[in-house]
Amino acid sequence: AAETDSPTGGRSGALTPGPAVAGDVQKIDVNPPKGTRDFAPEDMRLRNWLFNHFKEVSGLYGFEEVDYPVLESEALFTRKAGEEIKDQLYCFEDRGNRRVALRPELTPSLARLVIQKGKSVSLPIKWFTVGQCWRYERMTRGRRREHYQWNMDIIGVPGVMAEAELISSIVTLFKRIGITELDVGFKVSSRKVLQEVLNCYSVPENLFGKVCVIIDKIEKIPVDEIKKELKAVGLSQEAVQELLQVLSVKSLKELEERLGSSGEAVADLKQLFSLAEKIGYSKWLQFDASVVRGLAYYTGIVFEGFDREGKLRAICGGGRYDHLFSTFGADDIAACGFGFGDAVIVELLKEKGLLPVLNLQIDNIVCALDEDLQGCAAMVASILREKGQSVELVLESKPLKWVFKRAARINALRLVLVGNAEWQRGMVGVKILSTAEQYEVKLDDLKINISESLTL
Ligand SMILES: CC(=O)Nc1cnc2ccccc2c1
Repeated sequence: AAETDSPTGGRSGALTPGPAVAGDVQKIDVNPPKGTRDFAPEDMRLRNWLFNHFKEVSGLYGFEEVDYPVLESEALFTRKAGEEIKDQLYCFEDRGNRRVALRPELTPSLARLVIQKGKSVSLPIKWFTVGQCWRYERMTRGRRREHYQWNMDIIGVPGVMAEAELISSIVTLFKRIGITELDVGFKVSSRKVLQEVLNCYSVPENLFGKVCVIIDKIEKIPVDEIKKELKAVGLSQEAVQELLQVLSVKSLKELEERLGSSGEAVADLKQLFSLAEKIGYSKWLQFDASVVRGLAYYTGIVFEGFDREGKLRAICGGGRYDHLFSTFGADDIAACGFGFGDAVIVELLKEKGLLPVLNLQIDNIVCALDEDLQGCAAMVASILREKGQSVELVLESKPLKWVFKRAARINALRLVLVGNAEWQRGMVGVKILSTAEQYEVKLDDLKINISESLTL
């Protein structure tokens, strides 16, 4: 159905577009496209605060930053496993008649670049990025159509030390922003659990992805619907029953009793929990057989970060995907990674009262007291800037009252006044705005050691 929004998208905005203005120019809709956001300065400060933590943690773990185009060939995402991410692909045909898509996730781009780099990159590859991802949803659900994801991936390490390192990096991030294991936890399982059950019922490999995608909906749609969909892809009644039972297993011990201790699923999970113990974040983890995640390509350990109050959607999620590369026609290579969105975490920080107070901070506001001293004021500004001091230069002649108001709004530390009398004596006036103490500084001092004489 066509989008049925009012002409102005029916949303609030600074200016509610009214009748056409001068001539026939129609006033534009000042809101961003449906499902997308602007980042005004205060929003951008919070985003930069969060993304800087992402980048600093990535650096602590020795990951290198990479980036890819937001626009990718549609073929990268046309997996046939019934995933929601595929149904909501923001895809179109470009002017060159190419099928393209705004990326809904970052992992396929990573795989593409790893394959492109081939033998020229040494293993293990440890890459991270923070990138905008897109989906096209009927706005009836009013959900966002874009968000930013922090992704970390380790390529070329088959053992669960890789997953242990990835989860450790997320724990580090949480700690840095004030989140503790009392606020969030990680549900951990392995898709090898499903694999081992399906093997018992000789279900063909190619159905694995589809089955996982269906099972991932276990908490979103009625279990009868799950059963119906599983049978529709060809699973027997017994296989369906066994699958649903194994998903309700409550502990690793019980899982071992059910699957035996020789399987890889139990071995991987036991090793991961023991590593978590040694690294010191086992309080953050819990085994939960019902975690499968909704991406078809996971093959082993899967995990998701959740809020213990159960109010929010998953904060982050990830796992091992050892066969993604062969779906792109390349040799398979062991791989695992996670995605961490920029939306749910902010909701959690709000809930916990942990949003940081981030105010604009400027070292100096410089103002000429007379019209003909504008040039001198600009010179003072460049002296200060050359010394690495931030300067708000008042660009028009304004009454002092206006300058003080502006200084307060931009949170300036110092007011530097360029006045005729002082200038004649080679001086400028300086007022420390926090203490209102004021004094005169020789222009030469400004030139020579401004930072010392003016540093608080
Ligand atoms: C909570 C939220 O904004 N989720 C979200 C928003 N936009 C997306 C866009 C693409 C893929 C996943 C997405 C997920």
